[in-house]
Formats: sequence, structure tokens, C-alpha cells
Amino acid sequence: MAENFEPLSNDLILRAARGETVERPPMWVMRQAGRYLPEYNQVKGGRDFFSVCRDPELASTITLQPILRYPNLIDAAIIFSDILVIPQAMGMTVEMLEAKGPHFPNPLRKLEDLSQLKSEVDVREELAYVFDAIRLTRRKLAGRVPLIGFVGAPWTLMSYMVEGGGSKTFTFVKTWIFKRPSASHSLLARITDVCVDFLAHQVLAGAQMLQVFDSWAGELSPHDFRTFALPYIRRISARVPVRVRELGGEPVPMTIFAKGAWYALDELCESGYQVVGLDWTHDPESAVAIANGRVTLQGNMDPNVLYGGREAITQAVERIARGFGGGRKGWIVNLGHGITPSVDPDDLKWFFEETRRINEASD
Ligand SMILES: Cc1c2[nH]c(c1CCC(=O)O)Cc1[nH]c(c(CCC(=O)O)c1C)Cc1[nH]c(c(CCC(=O)O)c1C)Cc1[nH]c(c(C)c1CCC(=O)O)C2
Repeated sequence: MAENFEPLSNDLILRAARGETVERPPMWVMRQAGRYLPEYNQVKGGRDFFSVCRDPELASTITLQPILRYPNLIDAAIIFSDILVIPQAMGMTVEMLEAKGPHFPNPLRKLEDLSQLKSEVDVREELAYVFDAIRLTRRKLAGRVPLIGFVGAPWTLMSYMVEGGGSKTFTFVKTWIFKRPSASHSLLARITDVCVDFLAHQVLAGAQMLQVFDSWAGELSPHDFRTFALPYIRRISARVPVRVRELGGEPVPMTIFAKGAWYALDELCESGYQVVGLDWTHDPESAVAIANGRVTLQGNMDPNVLYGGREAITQAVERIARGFGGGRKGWIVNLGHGITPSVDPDDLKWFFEETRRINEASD
């Protein structure tokens, strides 16, 4: 059963996601709890990344850090975790190497490698630590802002599982999809089942909005995106609300962020999500025209503008706010991808303050 938490004092992002006209556009940034924050580095210390994810007390503390540092500027928290907890729950070993990123010692290179995957994944048991972290975070947030849960999209997760980490060429995973399309579809379907169950249980634990990260969508041609990514993205949005109701909960708004899939914006607007995330390769004006009121858009300043200094940030924020038409309807402010580790937290504060100032001036 879902626990009773304090009512929200700020539900701006939920109203914006539902397509309502709001007093100002809500804002948060992807990876807002992370290495650019000295308080994150302090809490993490020398600890292993995934052991921090598995510790609900630490994970909830880190989730709240940006909310406490930027009071009244951020309109949502996102649970501190990682998209790679799913491959782990399915039976794979994933390590986070200092300064190198994720590493799978036994990636899925051959069909036989699939034998390391569990035939049945008990999400409630394997990922109980995420649900505990969500419950604890909701208690600590005490209704300040909604809490976002998330998952990696099947194509992105399959890429990591096959490549064994990040990649520049995606040769191994592309070998899979082009040489073994039918085995690829079965693997994507297995991953999708776990994603659906995981997202639904996050809602039952207290997640008030959900985001699906398809970080490697842009590596596929439009045709291959439609074949190997989009069907599973759609399956998730179709099944999660059904599964949430089955478990006795109420469905929540969902966001799809398919990085690099600018060519698929029209289809993403019809993929069953209330919010579509945009990376910085979109012109806000054209994206608004394509979306044409079907969804709320989220984004999309290039995170690297945060390295350009205050004047550059102000100019970008002004231009983007104009592009989204002032943002009283259909816009959630964010970056076009995650904030990177060397950003000065005061420059992010400037981004938030300038966004607030500009959107209030347009009243
Ligand atoms: C692709 C992906 C991953 N993880 C994630 C994605 C999708 C978003 C995207 O496209 O960037 C999602 C993610 N990872 C993390 C969050 C936490 C919540 C938040 O957004 O604040 C979220 C939402 C924490 C993290 N996940 C990771 C860190 C840094 C690890 C550390 O502290 O040592 C954090 C704070 C590690 C991670 N995890 C992953 C990579 C490639 C890396 C290493 C490189 C990097 O740091 O950017 C996989």
C-alpha cells in the first residue's frame, strides 16, 4: 500500500505536465544531484557509487542537496540512483570506475552470454533499496516539491549491457541488432518488462512523476529508432499506468527523453507520454510548432552554456524562453542533457535566477 505523505506545497511541475496553464514554468535540471556539488562529493567520499545508491539514507540525503542549496528555485527532486540498476537486477555485474564511468566485466557479446540473465526478475526484492530511498526521500521532502522516479529506456540499457560500458561506435550492440534482430527484440522485450514493473513500483513507493532516459537514441538511424527503440518506449507508457492500477496506485505523468532523436519528435509526441524532453539540438520554436499542444516540452539549454559565464547564460535563457513562448503553458525548464561535473554551482544558480526573472518579466 502507498504511504500517506505530506501534501505538496508546490505542484507546479505536475500541473505543467498535465498541460495546464501555470503561473511560471517549473524548473529542474537533469543530474542536479551529482558531482558538480561539493556537498555531493563530501557525502560520497571514497565510497563506491552503487553502494551509495543502495543506501537509502545516503541516496535521500543526496537527492535533497540541490533542493536545499537552491531553495524556492527548483520545482522537482529526482531520486538519486542510476539507470544501470536494471542490468544489475537482471543478474549482471556493473562497476562504476572512477573517472571512467560504468563497466560491465561480462558484457552480452554472444547469445550464450544471455545465460547470465535471470529468467524471472523480482523487482520488489532486487530493487527494494530504490523503493526504500523513494519513501525516505518523500518523508524528508515533506511536500516541498514532487519527486521524480526514472528508468533507462530498453535500447539504452541494451547498449550498455552489450557494449559493457560507454561507447563511441556502438559496434557490438549494432552487430546484435543487425545480425540477430529477433534475439535483439526478445532481449529488448525482457528489459521492457523489468522497466515497467520497476516504474510502477516506484510510483507505489511515492514517485510523483516518471522519466524514461533513452540517452543513446541518437545513435540509431530514424528507421532503426522506429524498429528497436520506439516500440519499447511506447510499450512502457502503455503498460505502466495499467500496472500501477493493478498494484492499487494512481498513475502519474510520464516524460520521455530520447537524446539525439530530433527526427522523431512528431512520433514521440504520440508515444503516450505527457512530457517530451528536448536536447539542445532542437530549436524551441520548431519543437513547439511540431508538438502543437499535444505534449508539454522539457528542456533545452546546452549544459555547456553553463561554462560560458553569466552573460552567455542570460542570453541563452532569454532566447530559449522566447522560443517556448514565455512558458505559461507547455514548458518545463531544464537543460538539454545532464549537468556536467565541472560546472560552478553558482552558475547554475544564475541559470535558475535568470530563468525566473525573465519568465516573470514576461507577465
Ligand atoms: C546514461 C545514464 C547513466 N545514468 C543515468 C543516465 C541517463 C541520463 C544521461 O543520459 O546522462 C541517469 C542518472 N544517473 C544519476 C542520476 C541521479 C539523479 C539526478 O539526475 O540528479 C540519474 C537520473 C546519478 C549518477 N550517475 C553517475 C554519477 C557519477 C558517479 C560518481 O559520483 O562517481 C552520478 C551522480 C555515474 C554514471 N551513470 C551512467 C554514466 C554514463 C555514469 C558516468 C558518467 C557520469 O558521471 O556522467 C549511466
